[in-house]
Amino acid sequence: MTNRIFVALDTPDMARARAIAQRVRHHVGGIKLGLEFFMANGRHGVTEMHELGLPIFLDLKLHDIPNTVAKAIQALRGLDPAILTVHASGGRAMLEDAKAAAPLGTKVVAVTTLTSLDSNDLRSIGCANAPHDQVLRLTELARESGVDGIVCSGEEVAAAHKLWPKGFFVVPGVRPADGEIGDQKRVVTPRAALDAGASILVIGRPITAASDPDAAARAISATL
Ligand SMILES: O=C(O)c1cc(=O)[nH]c(=O)n1[C@@H]1O[C@H](COP(=O)(O)O)[C@@H](O)[C@H]1O
Repeated sequence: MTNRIFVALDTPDMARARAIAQRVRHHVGGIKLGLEFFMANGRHGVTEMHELGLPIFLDLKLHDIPNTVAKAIQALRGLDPAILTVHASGGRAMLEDAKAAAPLGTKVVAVTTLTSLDSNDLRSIGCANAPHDQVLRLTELARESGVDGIVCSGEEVAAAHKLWPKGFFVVPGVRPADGEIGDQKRVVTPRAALDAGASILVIGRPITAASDPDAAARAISATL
Protein backbone atom coordinates (compact mmCIF):
# COMPACT_ATOMS: atom_id res chain seq x y z
CA MET A 1 0.00 0.00 0.00
CA THR A 2 1.59 3.27 -1.02
CA ASN A 3 -0.42 5.72 1.06
CA ARG A 4 -0.94 4.45 4.58
CA ILE A 5 -3.43 7.05 5.76
CA PHE A 6 -7.00 5.93 6.39
CA VAL A 7 -9.19 9.00 6.78
CA ALA A 8 -11.79 8.61 9.55
CA LEU A 9 -15.09 9.94 8.23
CA ASP A 10 -16.78 10.42 11.58
CA THR A 11 -20.08 11.94 10.55
CA PRO A 12 -23.67 10.69 10.31
CA ASP A 13 -24.10 12.76 7.15
CA MET A 14 -23.74 10.66 4.01
CA ALA A 15 -23.37 13.64 1.69
CA ARG A 16 -20.65 15.16 3.86
CA ALA A 17 -18.79 11.83 4.11
CA ARG A 18 -18.92 11.43 0.34
CA ALA A 19 -17.84 15.02 -0.28
CA ILE A 20 -14.81 14.77 2.02
CA ALA A 21 -13.83 11.38 0.63
CA GLN A 22 -13.98 12.72 -2.90
CA ARG A 23 -11.82 15.71 -1.98
CA VAL A 24 -9.11 13.74 -0.20
CA ARG A 25 -9.15 10.51 -2.19
CA HIS A 26 -5.84 11.14 -3.95
CA HIS A 27 -4.03 11.83 -0.68
CA VAL A 28 -5.22 8.87 1.41
CA GLY A 29 -4.96 5.10 1.05
CA GLY A 30 -8.35 4.21 2.48
CA ILE A 31 -11.51 5.26 4.26
CA LYS A 32 -12.43 4.45 7.84
CA LEU A 33 -16.14 4.31 8.65
CA GLY A 34 -17.02 4.10 12.34
CA LEU A 35 -20.04 3.86 14.58
CA GLU A 36 -21.29 7.37 13.91
CA PHE A 37 -21.44 6.75 10.16
CA PHE A 38 -22.70 3.17 10.46
CA MET A 39 -25.51 3.97 12.93
CA ALA A 40 -26.84 6.58 10.54
CA ASN A 41 -26.20 4.95 7.17
CA GLY A 42 -25.86 1.22 7.78
CA ARG A 43 -24.86 -1.31 5.14
CA HIS A 44 -26.20 0.84 2.37
CA GLY A 45 -23.88 3.70 3.35
CA VAL A 46 -20.87 1.42 3.44
CA THR A 47 -21.70 0.05 0.00
CA GLU A 48 -22.06 3.55 -1.36
CA MET A 49 -18.68 4.63 0.04
CA HIS A 50 -17.15 1.50 -1.45
CA GLU A 51 -17.95 2.87 -4.89
CA LEU A 52 -15.18 5.46 -4.48
CA GLY A 53 -12.76 2.60 -5.08
CA LEU A 54 -10.72 2.93 -1.87
CA PRO A 55 -10.29 0.14 0.71
CA ILE A 56 -12.85 0.36 3.52
CA PHE A 57 -11.96 -0.01 7.19
CA LEU A 58 -15.18 -0.74 9.10
CA ASP A 59 -14.54 0.29 12.69
CA LEU A 60 -17.40 -1.18 14.70
CA LYS A 61 -15.26 -2.13 17.75
CA LEU A 62 -17.37 -5.18 18.46
CA HIS A 63 -17.32 -6.34 22.08
CA ASP A 64 -19.80 -8.95 23.27
CA ILE A 65 -20.04 -12.67 23.97
CA PRO A 66 -18.36 -14.82 21.29
CA ASN A 67 -21.59 -16.03 19.70
CA THR A 68 -23.02 -12.54 19.36
CA VAL A 69 -19.84 -11.11 17.86
CA ALA A 70 -19.50 -14.00 15.40
CA LYS A 71 -23.14 -13.65 14.29
CA ALA A 72 -22.80 -9.89 13.95
CA ILE A 73 -19.79 -10.38 11.69
CA GLN A 74 -21.65 -12.99 9.65
CA ALA A 75 -24.48 -10.49 9.27
CA LEU A 76 -22.04 -8.09 7.60
CA ARG A 77 -21.47 -10.61 4.78
CA GLY A 78 -21.36 -8.96 1.42
CA LEU A 79 -19.70 -5.81 2.73
CA ASP A 80 -16.33 -7.54 2.99
CA PRO A 81 -14.37 -4.61 4.45
CA ALA A 82 -10.59 -4.64 4.16
CA ILE A 83 -10.31 -4.15 7.94
CA LEU A 84 -12.75 -4.75 10.82
CA THR A 85 -12.28 -3.96 14.53
CA VAL A 86 -13.23 -5.86 17.67
CA HIS A 87 -12.16 -5.15 21.28
CA ALA A 88 -9.27 -7.32 22.49
CA SER A 89 -10.71 -7.17 26.01
CA GLY A 90 -13.62 -9.30 24.74
CA GLY A 91 -11.26 -12.20 25.41
CA ARG A 92 -9.67 -15.06 23.56
CA ALA A 93 -12.76 -17.02 22.55
CA MET A 94 -14.41 -13.89 21.21
CA LEU A 95 -11.32 -13.02 19.17
CA GLU A 96 -11.03 -16.55 17.77
CA ASP A 97 -14.71 -16.64 16.81
CA ALA A 98 -14.54 -13.16 15.28
CA LYS A 99 -11.67 -14.21 13.03
CA ALA A 100 -13.42 -17.44 12.05
CA ALA A 101 -16.59 -15.54 11.13
CA ALA A 102 -14.88 -12.87 9.02
CA PRO A 103 -14.43 -13.18 5.25
CA LEU A 104 -10.96 -14.41 4.23
CA GLY A 105 -9.95 -11.06 2.78
CA THR A 106 -10.90 -9.07 5.88
CA LYS A 107 -8.21 -8.24 8.43
CA VAL A 108 -9.64 -8.52 11.93
CA VAL A 109 -7.80 -6.15 14.26
CA ALA A 110 -8.20 -5.99 18.02
CA VAL A 111 -8.42 -2.65 19.82
CA THR A 112 -6.08 -2.90 22.83
CA THR A 113 -6.38 0.28 24.90
CA LEU A 114 -8.23 3.25 23.43
CA THR A 115 -5.97 6.21 22.64
CA SER A 116 -8.35 8.39 24.68
CA LEU A 117 -7.32 6.62 27.91
CA ASP A 118 -4.36 7.25 30.23
CA SER A 119 -3.17 5.50 33.39
CA ASN A 120 -5.75 7.28 35.57
CA ASP A 121 -8.57 6.18 33.29
CA LEU A 122 -7.35 2.58 33.38
CA ARG A 123 -7.15 2.67 37.17
CA SER A 124 -10.71 3.99 37.32
CA ILE A 125 -11.96 0.90 35.48
CA GLY A 126 -10.00 -1.45 37.72
CA CYS A 127 -6.98 -1.97 35.51
CA ALA A 128 -3.73 -1.51 37.44
CA ASN A 129 -1.53 -1.72 34.33
CA ALA A 130 -0.16 1.40 32.67
CA PRO A 131 -1.40 1.74 29.05
CA HIS A 132 1.93 0.48 27.71
CA ASP A 133 1.78 -2.79 29.69
CA GLN A 134 -1.91 -3.28 29.00
CA VAL A 135 -1.34 -2.86 25.26
CA LEU A 136 1.44 -5.43 25.29
CA ARG A 137 -0.63 -7.89 27.28
CA LEU A 138 -3.52 -7.60 24.83
CA THR A 139 -1.13 -7.76 21.88
CA GLU A 140 0.00 -11.20 23.08
CA LEU A 141 -3.62 -12.28 23.46
CA ALA A 142 -4.50 -11.02 19.99
CA ARG A 143 -1.52 -12.78 18.42
CA GLU A 144 -2.36 -16.07 20.15
CA SER A 145 -6.03 -15.78 19.13
CA GLY A 146 -5.22 -15.73 15.42
CA VAL A 147 -6.54 -12.28 14.52
CA ASP A 148 -4.48 -10.20 12.08
CA GLY A 149 -3.31 -7.33 14.22
CA ILE A 150 -4.08 -4.71 16.81
CA VAL A 151 -5.01 -1.07 17.29
CA CYS A 152 -2.77 0.87 19.69
CA SER A 153 -1.29 4.33 20.05
CA GLY A 154 1.99 5.43 18.52
CA GLU A 155 3.50 5.32 22.00
CA GLU A 156 3.27 1.53 22.16
CA VAL A 157 3.52 0.43 18.56
CA ALA A 158 7.30 -0.13 18.54
CA ALA A 159 7.13 -2.50 21.52
CA ALA A 160 4.02 -4.25 20.16
CA HIS A 161 5.69 -4.70 16.79
CA LYS A 162 8.71 -6.26 18.47
CA LEU A 163 6.41 -8.72 20.21
CA TRP A 164 4.59 -9.55 16.98
CA PRO A 165 6.79 -8.83 13.94
CA LYS A 166 4.19 -10.19 11.49
CA GLY A 167 1.25 -8.34 13.03
CA PHE A 168 -0.75 -5.58 11.37
CA PHE A 169 -0.63 -2.37 13.39
CA VAL A 170 -3.31 0.29 13.20
CA VAL A 171 -2.40 3.58 14.88
CA PRO A 172 -5.05 6.26 15.55
CA GLY A 173 -4.58 9.28 17.80
CA VAL A 174 -2.04 10.83 15.46
CA ARG A 175 -1.64 14.59 15.26
CA PRO A 176 0.61 16.87 13.23
CA ALA A 177 3.11 18.62 15.54
CA ASP A 178 0.89 21.68 16.00
CA GLY A 179 -2.42 19.77 15.87
CA GLU A 180 -5.30 20.09 18.32
CA ILE A 181 -5.41 17.02 20.55
CA GLY A 182 -9.09 17.06 21.57
CA ASP A 183 -10.24 13.97 23.46
CA GLN A 184 -7.13 11.92 22.62
CA LYS A 185 -4.56 11.29 25.37
CA ARG A 186 -1.82 9.12 23.84
CA VAL A 187 -0.81 11.04 20.76
CA VAL A 188 2.18 11.03 18.39
CA THR A 189 2.86 12.63 15.00
CA PRO A 190 2.05 10.66 11.82
CA ARG A 191 5.76 10.42 10.94
CA ALA A 192 6.70 9.14 14.42
CA ALA A 193 3.92 6.51 14.29
CA LEU A 194 5.15 5.16 10.95
CA ASP A 195 8.78 5.19 12.07
CA ALA A 196 7.77 3.20 15.16
CA GLY A 197 6.14 0.45 13.06
CA ALA A 198 2.54 1.46 12.28
CA SER A 199 1.15 -0.42 9.27
CA ILE A 200 -1.55 2.22 8.75
CA LEU A 201 -2.53 5.52 10.37
CA VAL A 202 -6.11 6.52 11.19
CA ILE A 203 -6.58 10.26 10.92
CA GLY A 204 -9.88 12.03 11.42
CA ARG A 205 -10.27 15.61 12.60
CA PRO A 206 -6.84 16.86 11.52
CA ILE A 207 -8.16 16.28 7.99
CA THR A 208 -11.96 16.40 8.24
CA ALA A 209 -12.20 19.47 10.49
CA ALA A 210 -9.67 21.46 8.45
CA SER A 211 -11.01 24.36 6.41
CA ASP A 212 -9.38 22.68 3.40
CA PRO A 213 -9.38 18.89 4.00
CA ASP A 214 -7.64 18.27 0.70
CA ALA A 215 -4.70 20.53 1.62
CA ALA A 216 -4.56 19.09 5.14
CA ALA A 217 -4.36 15.51 3.83
CA ARG A 218 -1.72 16.55 1.30
CA ALA A 219 0.33 18.32 3.99
CA ILE A 220 0.26 15.27 6.27
CA SER A 221 1.14 12.93 3.37
CA ALA A 222 4.13 15.13 2.57
CA THR A 223 5.57 14.48 6.05
CA LEU A 224 5.49 10.69 5.60
O1 LIG B 1 -10.25 1.89 16.33
C1 LIG B 1 -10.02 3.08 16.08
O2 LIG B 1 -9.97 3.47 14.92
C2 LIG B 1 -9.68 3.95 17.21
C3 LIG B 1 -9.11 3.36 18.31
C4 LIG B 1 -8.54 4.15 19.32
O3 LIG B 1 -7.96 3.65 20.29
N1 LIG B 1 -8.63 5.49 19.21
C5 LIG B 1 -9.25 6.11 18.16
O4 LIG B 1 -9.26 7.35 18.12
N2 LIG B 1 -9.83 5.34 17.17
C6 LIG B 1 -10.56 5.99 16.07
O5 LIG B 1 -9.68 6.80 15.32
C7 LIG B 1 -10.32 8.02 14.94
C8 LIG B 1 -9.53 9.16 15.48
O6 LIG B 1 -10.09 10.37 15.07
P1 LIG B 1 -9.35 11.75 15.26
O7 LIG B 1 -9.02 11.87 16.73
O8 LIG B 1 -10.38 12.74 14.82
O9 LIG B 1 -8.10 11.72 14.41
C9 LIG B 1 -11.75 7.95 15.44
O10 LIG B 1 -12.56 7.52 14.37
C10 LIG B 1 -11.72 6.90 16.53
O11 LIG B 1 -12.92 6.17 16.59
